[in-house]
Amino acid sequence: MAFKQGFDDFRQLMSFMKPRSKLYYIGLFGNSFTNASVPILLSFVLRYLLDFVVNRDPAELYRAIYLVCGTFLALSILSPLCSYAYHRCVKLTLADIRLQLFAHIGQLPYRAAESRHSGDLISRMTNDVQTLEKAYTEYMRSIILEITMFVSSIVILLALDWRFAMVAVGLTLLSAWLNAKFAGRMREISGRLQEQTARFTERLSDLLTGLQVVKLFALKGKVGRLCSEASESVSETGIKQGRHLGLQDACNFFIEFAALGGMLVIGLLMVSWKQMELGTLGQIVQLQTGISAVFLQLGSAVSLMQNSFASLTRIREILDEQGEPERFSETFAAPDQAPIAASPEAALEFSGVSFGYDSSRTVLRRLNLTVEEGRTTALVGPSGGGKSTVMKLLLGFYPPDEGMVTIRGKSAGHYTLAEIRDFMAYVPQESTLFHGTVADNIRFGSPGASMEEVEAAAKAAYAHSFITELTGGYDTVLGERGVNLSGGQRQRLAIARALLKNAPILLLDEATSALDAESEHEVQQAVQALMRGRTTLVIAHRLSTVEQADVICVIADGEVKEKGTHEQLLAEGGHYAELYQLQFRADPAGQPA
Ligand SMILES: Nc1ncnc2c1ncn2[C@@H]1O[C@H](COP(=O)(O)OP(=O)(O)OP(=O)(O)O)[C@@H](O)[C@H]1O
Repeated sequence: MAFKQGFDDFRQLMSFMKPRSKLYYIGLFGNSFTNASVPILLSFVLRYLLDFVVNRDPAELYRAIYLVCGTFLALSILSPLCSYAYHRCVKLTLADIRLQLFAHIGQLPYRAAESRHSGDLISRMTNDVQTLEKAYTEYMRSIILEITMFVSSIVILLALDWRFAMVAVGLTLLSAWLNAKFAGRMREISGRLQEQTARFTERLSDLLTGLQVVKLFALKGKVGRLCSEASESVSETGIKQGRHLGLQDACNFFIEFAALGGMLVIGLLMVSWKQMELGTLGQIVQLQTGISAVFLQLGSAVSLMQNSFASLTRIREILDEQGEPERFSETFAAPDQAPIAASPEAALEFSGVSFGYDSSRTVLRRLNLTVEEGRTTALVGPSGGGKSTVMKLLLGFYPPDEGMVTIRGKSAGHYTLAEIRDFMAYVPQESTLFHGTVADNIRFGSPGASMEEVEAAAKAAYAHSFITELTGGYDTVLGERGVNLSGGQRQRLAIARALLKNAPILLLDEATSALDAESEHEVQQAVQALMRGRTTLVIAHRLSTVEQADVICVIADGEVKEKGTHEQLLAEGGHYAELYQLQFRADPAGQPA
């Protein structure tokens, strides 16, 4: 079972090497064979020298000299060349794995990506990938080298004295059985160690992303404690791993010395009984030293390889996860639901859509919502009512559980997810900026856009003037998540990006509540520019910002509770009027005349 698992792991490890496996194997075997040949050749050198000492035959001395020169040449030319070849293959393969992981994480369904901590994914892409390097280099080389040395030593031993060869084979089988037992346990410890390393990266990532909150609420002690607990469990398991390796080494040492000592005593007795030449005994002892090293090196290489296999499992877990489908189904009608028909004049439509993030709780309940072409529809309502969820469904982050989402008269399932996202420009509450220049960040909206187009978008988004005031202008490199810009500036860059995308449908999750009055005014102007001539669905947190909307929908408990213009809804005196009065009392200055 353990062997089968080991073989499967090995096959998977090598599958990443496929595009360059020939060069890798040539380099690895070449390097291992060259290094394995040294002790074998030296055993012959020892034998010739001892024979020369006993028999005084100069031919024996010359043989020894030729062999030493040949060994030196092989080691100094072949070994480095082969080493370079396989190390190059390994570095390229690790880069491939990182890229594969990166691309696959980008393709994971939103639900799958959301359910994992970013620290865990980072740990898999860094620690786990790095752990594979040793498997491809050190451990593989050690395994091949030791097996080569073992086989060639046994063949020569057989030629010299079959009885010694049989003893060596027997002891090796005993050592293999013992080491397989250790490897099984090592696999378990290594898996735990990688998991704990990932937990530590998660805590670290929490600390860095939440640094402001940590400082503000004096959470350094609490977060630091969580980090140190995670770090302690990593080191505890690391120590356990070390103890396990030490015990394994002790067993292997015992076999090694028992074998060597036994052979030496018996060999010396045979020499004294004239049943063996001294040179032959010297060579046997030299070969047995190599075989003994096999117990030790091979055992620990196989054990340490379990570390890499545990990492491989974690990498495969991500790569084997099903990616996002190209498109969702056309309809998700419930059995008791009448067939759904899309209204052709609607830009966006939800017909009887139900949805829950998990089966235990329904967030949207047979929701019906129409966003008409070229008009602005605002979603308002209490926190947790389902407004953002509506947008997530529109953007194809999740499929509905029931009902149908329609885009421009056709079911969303009619389009690929990429087409749906092409139709829409989305400005979230928290603008995401990437490391890169200001221009690059705006250009994400349309990667082929010229500098003039980027500037035009920035001007329309009321961002041009603050950009030109930055020391590098459009070439200013933004810090992580745009930390060197204010909230309003980040928002305007996101709006410029959306303008550049020039998509027919605009989804806007309003963020003006977090901005000061001056920034809000500028962002509002930018938003107005963005909305012009577009079908817009806007989530409004401040009702004063959506009074001009063509239709306002109040969403609460996953349903549209009210629908109409600002005046109509005020006149109705329902939820909207109540919310409006609440906000008016809280912020009379925000109330337009
Ligand atoms: N990823 C998620 N996993 C599980 N539940 C979620 C997730 N996102 C949102 N929810 C839950 O779904 C419900 C609706 O959330 P949603 O974000 O759509 O509300 P909202 O009306 O946009 O609220 P707000 O105005 O505060 O942004 C909430 O109860 C929320 O806890």
